[in-house]
This record gives sequence, structure tokens and C-alpha cells, in this order.
Amino acid sequence: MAELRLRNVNKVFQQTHVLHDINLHIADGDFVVFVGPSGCGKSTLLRTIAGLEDITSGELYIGGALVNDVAPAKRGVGMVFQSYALYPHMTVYENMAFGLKLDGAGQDEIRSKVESVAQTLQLGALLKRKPAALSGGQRQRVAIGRAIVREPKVFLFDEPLSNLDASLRVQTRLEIAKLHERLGSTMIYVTHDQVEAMTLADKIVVMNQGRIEQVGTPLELYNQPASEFVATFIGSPRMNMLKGKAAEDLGGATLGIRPEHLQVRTQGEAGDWKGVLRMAEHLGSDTYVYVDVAGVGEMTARIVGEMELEPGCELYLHAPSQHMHLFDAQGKPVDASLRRTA
Ligand SMILES: Nc1ncnc2c1ncn2[C@@H]1O[C@H](COP(=O)(O)OP(=O)(O)OP(=O)(O)O)[C@@H](O)[C@H]1O
Repeated sequence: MAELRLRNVNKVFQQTHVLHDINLHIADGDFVVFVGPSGCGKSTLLRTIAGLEDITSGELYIGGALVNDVAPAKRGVGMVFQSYALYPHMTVYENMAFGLKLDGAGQDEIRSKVESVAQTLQLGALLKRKPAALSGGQRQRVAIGRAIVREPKVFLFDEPLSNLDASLRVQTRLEIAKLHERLGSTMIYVTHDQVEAMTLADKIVVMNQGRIEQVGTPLELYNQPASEFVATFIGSPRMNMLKGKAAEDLGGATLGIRPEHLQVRTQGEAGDWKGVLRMAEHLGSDTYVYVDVAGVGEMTARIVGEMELEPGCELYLHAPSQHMHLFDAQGKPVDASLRRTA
């Protein structure tokens, strides 16, 4: 187990400056998730920690030791990728034993470690099979098992579930969460998936164009986004962002309100936005409505449960003031004390 510290880490590929002055502390035992739009540098940051990419400038410490020039295999990190990269000609047992053999472990030690990890990941009955005879979820568990047997100080996961179907994703996500609870090791995880980020993370790191936008617990990011970027990135469907009068009346440039915080009603009250229903999506558990509001634009609202609505009908939207997020022209939150009441 180990803590990690990144100090002013930069990564430049030829002409492309991909990571800008990354400063980050990851406490021992933390589960940290990197999120951000495609190309923002998540994988590069993870690969830099693993030692698969050199650091152009800055310092990386693992467990207090400077590791900039330490080879990947000597950093005590275990990595699990999106593609399982199992050796096809080896059995599950041999795949899991391979790294330990390279480390010079004895037969008995290898057997006891592989068998214990196989039991944890419910792979005990599959040890003699080759990867071709496994399902996607089983292969991914072998890939995780292969990393675990070496007892790394830090686990690095790069979108490990993205090749799995929806139900296996949920199942394997739970297994990873339980694994973290049981091992207590430091885990760093890259994903595109909001739900994975929100459910797994102790801390989420939101990245944007090679920079860290905000670091916080899932609920801090959801409730107190430090920028318009984070506000729209965290939460699904995304936060409504209103420009113009609605925001200016309150003393800001943009007014944000999450779809789940809008109250939708068919009879209007004073202060409601009046709109016309463009489309409704029925998910069973929820209904998403897309409403055209004159002078404001299209707004999305989430209604819990089922609501029968005819496209083209009039709807009224109410935004409770405690759920409003106000941003200035630079996309930074407007201090609540400076906010005007409408
Ligand atoms: N070996 C390389 N040489 C040059 N540029 C690279 C190299 N690897 C990555 N990049 C660039 O660095 C930027 C960040 O890439 P990276 O893969 O880290 O993003 P990401 O956030 O993981 O994206 P995604 O979510 O799409 O996987 C991209 O603009 C990419 O084109």
C-alpha cells in the first residue's frame, strides 16, 4: 500500500503538451477516479504513473520515494487495461502465475497465492481453462487476478469494464469495490462512465485539456462544482445552463439547474418557466422531458416515475433556489453572498 504525490508533472509528446503542471496527492488506500472528455489526458496520466511514459518535467513519488527514473516493473504498481491482454496459449492458472514466476517466486508460494486470489474472484473452477474458453467477464477477472497476485502497492485500472455488457459491468464494478474494501490498497481508475466514477470513487479528479479542473468526493463535485465545466460534466442528464436574463437577474452570466431538481407541473405558478413539451423519454423508473422555454431555450427535466404527456402540451418548470448554480462570465461559481434574489 502506498500514497502517491505528483508535483508539477508535465508531459510533452513531440510538439503536443498533453499534461500541464499536474499537482495531486492520493492518500494511502484511496480509490481515485480520473474522468474527463476524450483526449483530456487521463490515460497519459495513468501511464505516466505506471512508468509506461516518461515524465517530461516534474516529480512523481510513490510511497514517499521519487520514481521518475524507476522502471515500471519496480514501481510496485499493477495495471489492468480495457483489453485483457491475456496470454492465449496459457491456462488461467499460468496467466495468473506468470508475473510471480518472473519475480522469482517458488512453486508453493505461487500455488497458494494464485489459488487464494482465484477464490476471491470466483475463478477457482476455471484455472485449467485457456482464455478462449472464457466469457468476457471471466477474462476481465483473470486480468484483475493477474494484477492482484503480485500484491502491488497501487492498482491502476484503465477503463477495465468498457468491453463488458451492461449487467457484467455492474457485477464486475461491485467486485472491484469489494476488492478495494478487502485489500485496502490504493486504486486509480480511469473511466468514461459517470456511474462508475460516482459509485467507486472516494475522490474524483476531473480533467480538462491536460489540466485538473477539480478534485473532490463525488458529492462535492455534484453539489459544489468549482466551474461550469465540472457542473456540466458531472451528472446525467447534464445540467441545464441558461444564459441571458434568467442568470443576469441573479447577478451571474450563467444559471445552472440539474434536470432532477426542476419541478414539472401542468398548472403554472408565479415565477415558473412556461414551455412546450418537445419530447418525452420513458425509462420506466424516470421520465426525461425536453421542454422549449421561450426566451431561454430547451430545458431538460427528470421526473421520477411515469408521466403521461402529449408532445406539444404546455408545461411549467420550477427551479427551487437552493438548487440553482450561478456562474460568472469566466465559468466560475458566483459567491452566494453576491447573488441577487430575483
Ligand atoms: N504517443 C503519443 N504521441 C503523441 N500524442 C499522444 C500520444 N499519446 C497520447 N497523445 C495525445 O495526448 C492527448 C491525451 O491522450 P489520452 O489518451 O491521455 O486522453 P484520454 O483522456 O485518455 O482520452 P480517451 O478518453 O479518449 O481515452 C490526446 O490529444 C492524444 O492525441
